[in-house]
Amino acid sequence: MSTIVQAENLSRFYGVVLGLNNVNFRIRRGITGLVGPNGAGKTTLFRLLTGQVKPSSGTITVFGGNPWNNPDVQARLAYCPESETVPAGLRPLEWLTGLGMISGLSASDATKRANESLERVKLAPQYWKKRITTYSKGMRQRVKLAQCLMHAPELIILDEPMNGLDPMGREEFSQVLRELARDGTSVLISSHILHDLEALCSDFILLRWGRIPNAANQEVASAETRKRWPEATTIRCEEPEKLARYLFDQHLLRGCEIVPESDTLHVRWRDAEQFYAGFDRYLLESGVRIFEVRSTATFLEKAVGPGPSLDS
Ligand SMILES: Nc1ncnc2c1ncn2[C@@H]1O[C@H](COP(=O)(O)OP(=O)(O)OP(=O)(O)O)[C@@H](O)[C@H]1O
Repeated sequence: MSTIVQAENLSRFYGVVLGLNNVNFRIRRGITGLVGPNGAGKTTLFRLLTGQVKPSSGTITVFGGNPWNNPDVQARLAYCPESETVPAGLRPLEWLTGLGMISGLSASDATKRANESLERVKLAPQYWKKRITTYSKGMRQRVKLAQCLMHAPELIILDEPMNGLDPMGREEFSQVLRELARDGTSVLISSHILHDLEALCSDFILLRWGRIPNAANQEVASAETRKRWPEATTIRCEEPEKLARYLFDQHLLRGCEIVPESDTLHVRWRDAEQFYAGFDRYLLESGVRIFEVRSTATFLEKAVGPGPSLDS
């Protein structure tokens, strides 16, 4: 896969405050996850990528060019910040059409492009002419993404686009991104929801205190080296002891811990592959009523390590 972004000895300081400190990385086509605790330097990296700030030292190239003050490079990018950017009183179809026209498209071309963008993000057409004020968080995120797609960028940069979405909403949003990547649009996405990112991304950049932690973590971050299934799982259920006994009898457990007051069982697998290959059968056969199954101790969590407020 070809490299679209390359950073060499890249640093950005804000006065004496360290934003990004001497990092080297490359981003290939596809979907890349950007992971790090608060203050790790993710937004700084986005600003450098999109040419909003200049490196203090080192270089960053995007599609082979320097993004700073370079409209040719910037035209090939789209940036979707974490904050709400779409005026709530507007309707998405007219909003996107208006933006297209401001950018120089004719009214009919702008409407066509707006339709295509809203279709791509799978926003149901009955909402296209409704006010964004009436939208759920997930629908607003889709409008933001549709706005990014209006100029058919080659790389979309998304800052925490899944914040506040429920698991179903996150999966649907992920599916939209997979389809974009399949059709040739690369994605760089930051998220604190690490297992979603693991399922979505083929590559990762791990940041911590403005640095990329170490060579070992970079190795962990490559998709080829990571394990497919989490080694640990948290299961909330009606009878955690009965479930633990059943899983033990199936020779699935390496270890477990029961938290009776929250009806929770923390499990470490002998062979996670074996459990996940037949998890529906195992859980049914156990005869225990299951409320929630959540993966824990993902490779990303281990790689990034505990941070000031790294949620998972
Ligand atoms: N404009 C600025 N002026 C001074 N310091 C800044 C500025 N922008 C960022 N910083 C500092 O640079 C460091 C990295 O911040 P950055 O916003 O890039 O991190 P982040 O990973 O995006 O954090 P978060 O997840 O909280 O958004 C922090 O210590 C931050 O305080």
